[in-house]
Formats: sequence, structure tokens, C-alpha cells
Amino acid sequence: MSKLVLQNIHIEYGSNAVVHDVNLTVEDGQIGCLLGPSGCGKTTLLRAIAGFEPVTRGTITLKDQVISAPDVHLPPEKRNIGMVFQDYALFPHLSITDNITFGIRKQSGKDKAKRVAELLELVNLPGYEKRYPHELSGGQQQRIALARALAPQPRLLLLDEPFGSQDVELREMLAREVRDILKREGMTAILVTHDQHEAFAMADEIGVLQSGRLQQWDTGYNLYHQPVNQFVAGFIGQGALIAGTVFNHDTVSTLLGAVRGEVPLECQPECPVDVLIRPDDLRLVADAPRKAKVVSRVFRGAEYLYVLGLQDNSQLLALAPSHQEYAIGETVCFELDMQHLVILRRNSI
Ligand SMILES: Nc1ncnc2c1ncn2[C@@H]1O[C@H](COP(=O)(O)OP(=O)(O)OP(=O)(O)O)[C@@H](O)[C@H]1O
Repeated sequence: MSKLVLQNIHIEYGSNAVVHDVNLTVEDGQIGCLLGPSGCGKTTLLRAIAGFEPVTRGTITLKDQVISAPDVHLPPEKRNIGMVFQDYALFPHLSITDNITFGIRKQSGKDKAKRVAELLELVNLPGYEKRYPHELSGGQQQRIALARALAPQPRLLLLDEPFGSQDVELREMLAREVRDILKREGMTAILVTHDQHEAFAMADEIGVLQSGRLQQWDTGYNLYHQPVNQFVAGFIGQGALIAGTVFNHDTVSTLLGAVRGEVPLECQPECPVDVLIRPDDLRLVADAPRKAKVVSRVFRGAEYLYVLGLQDNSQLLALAPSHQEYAIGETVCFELDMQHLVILRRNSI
């Protein structure tokens, strides 16, 4: 069982702490993801798991073996962890077969040929044995890099921004493909990305990092629908936070009137909160008491995404079919769907 467990991980570069008290578990055969803005510590954590960065405090356990702790450091080559990077790092002068077998050079010719055929089948490039990297598209090269990483049957696979050099439209599709391949192999993996669509398409659980701290480790669905704080709410999906004051256990007073949702248990009446309103919580209608002004809009094909301004200058986002057009400056009426509103304690980060 290749379960990966990080407990209270703390990493410093010199005296500069860049990862603080990170706890997470990736169960055997599951795909985890570290997601966050540039500089939040994703790569540092991945490097620590791979064995390229020592930990100042905490333990990293893989398959019940402690591989990193302040007094334990299993060298990278002894961890049996595979890696896939953004730039594929295929050897240009080696054939696809030699690239894939690079990590299993010592095996017999027959075993290697069998594994190459198996892996090419798995990554959907059968018959590519004799080709060279320059004869392959970027997506195909990335699949070969994946086959090479899987060849030695690692205990864990680490993927560092693996689709970063692909077109945005291609990334989600590739992420799905790679997920299917990893699931077929039963591989435990961790992906690092700053692209949430890639994370959603590929991972079972996703950790959102901010300044080296793990804010939430959860499914993509829960990150979107039940963010634990304003940072996660703002980072995942689109939406706007409007200020409110708790009225009772399920009602908050806001500029938009009373809105309902699950008030956090620790928030007493009068407690200041933020209400997260996603574009899909809001419906533009012909007539309603709630009104706002169109500040800007972005054409999205099937729909327009509108930025709406309220009296106090706070803003909301709304989606509407593109044939139902509103002009900038126009006053629009809207209704709120109160089913999913998320209420967050103010200053919870
Ligand atoms: N070798 C190093 N020495 C000192 N500081 C470092 C080193 N590597 C990274 N850092 C710092 O550690 C912090 C985390 O960096 P890291 O590369 O882990 O972030 P990241 O989330 O992977 O960012 P990106 O998405 O831009 O790759 C940053 O503030 C960075 O400047």
C-alpha cells in the first residue's frame, strides 16, 4: 500500500520558513494535488517528498516507511519515486524505447521490450518504439515522459506542472487522460499546479496552499461549495464576497437584505461575516427588488459574465445567456438562489 503521509511538515531555506505545519494524506491509488499561487511553496513540498529538500520539522512517510524527518533523510534514488516535469526532459538523442527504459536499463532485453510495449499501450502510443522525441507532438512527448516515469514501477509519482507548456484548451483533456492512465496502473500520485481546472480534472483531493500554509485539503467539489475561508473562496472558482452581520443561526443581514445560509457555529448574532456569492447563485430577471448596475462584461460564447456594481461599490458576478444582452451602465434586476450561499467568519485567515 503506497500511502503517503505528511505530518507537521516545516521547511526553511536558511532562516526563511517557506512551508509551515503541513499535514496531508494521499491514500494508496489516489491522486492528490497541491494548488496555489506562485511562490506558495508547492514545488518546495514536492521536492521534499522527492528527497531533494530536507525538512526542518515533521515527518514524511511513504508505505509506512519514514523517508524524511529532521534526523532521517532517505536519498532520492532510494525512495523509488517517479517524477514528471513540465518540460518532459526526454533525451533527444535516444529513441522512445531507450527513453522509456532509461530507469530500467539493468533489466534483461526481453523484460524491457515487454514493459515498453505495455507502457506504450497504456499511454495510447503503440508502435512508437523506434521514433525519436522530435517526431512527437508536445502532448505525445508528455505521455512518453509519463511512461518513462512509470517504467520502474515507482511507489509514488510526482507531477510538477506537467501540462504547463501545453495550450490551455488541451490541458484539461490531457489531465483527464493522465488520470485514467494512473488509475489503470493503480498509481499513487501528487500533482503540483496553479491551474484549478487541471486540478479538478485530475485529482481526487486537492490542497490549497497560501504562503506555505495548507488552507484546506478536500475534494474539488467541497473546495468550491464549502471553502473554509476567504482565501480558498477567492482562489477556487469565481465569486464575490459581500459584507454582512449575523442575525441568527441561518440568516445574515447584508446590503442585499436578509440572506440565508449556514452560519458558522462560532458566529454569534452581530458577528461580522462575508457571504460568498458565486455567479451561479444569482439570476438576472426582468423585475425584482434587488438591483445592480452593469460595470463590465466578458463574452464567453454561450454566455456573458457580468460584473455588477452595488450601491456601496461592492461587486457581484452574474452569468446570463449571450442572447440576453445587457449594456454597460444598465440597471439590472436579480434574484439570489439561497440554496448554496457560503457564509464565512470575517478575518478567518
Ligand atoms: N532554493 C531556494 N532558496 C531560497 N528560497 C527559495 C528557494 N526555492 C524557493 N524559495 C522560496 O520559497 C518560496 C516557495 O517557493 P516554491 O518554488 O516552492 O513556490 P511554488 O508555489 O512552487 O511557486 P511557482 O508556482 O512559482 O513555481 C518562495 O518564496 C521562493 O522564493
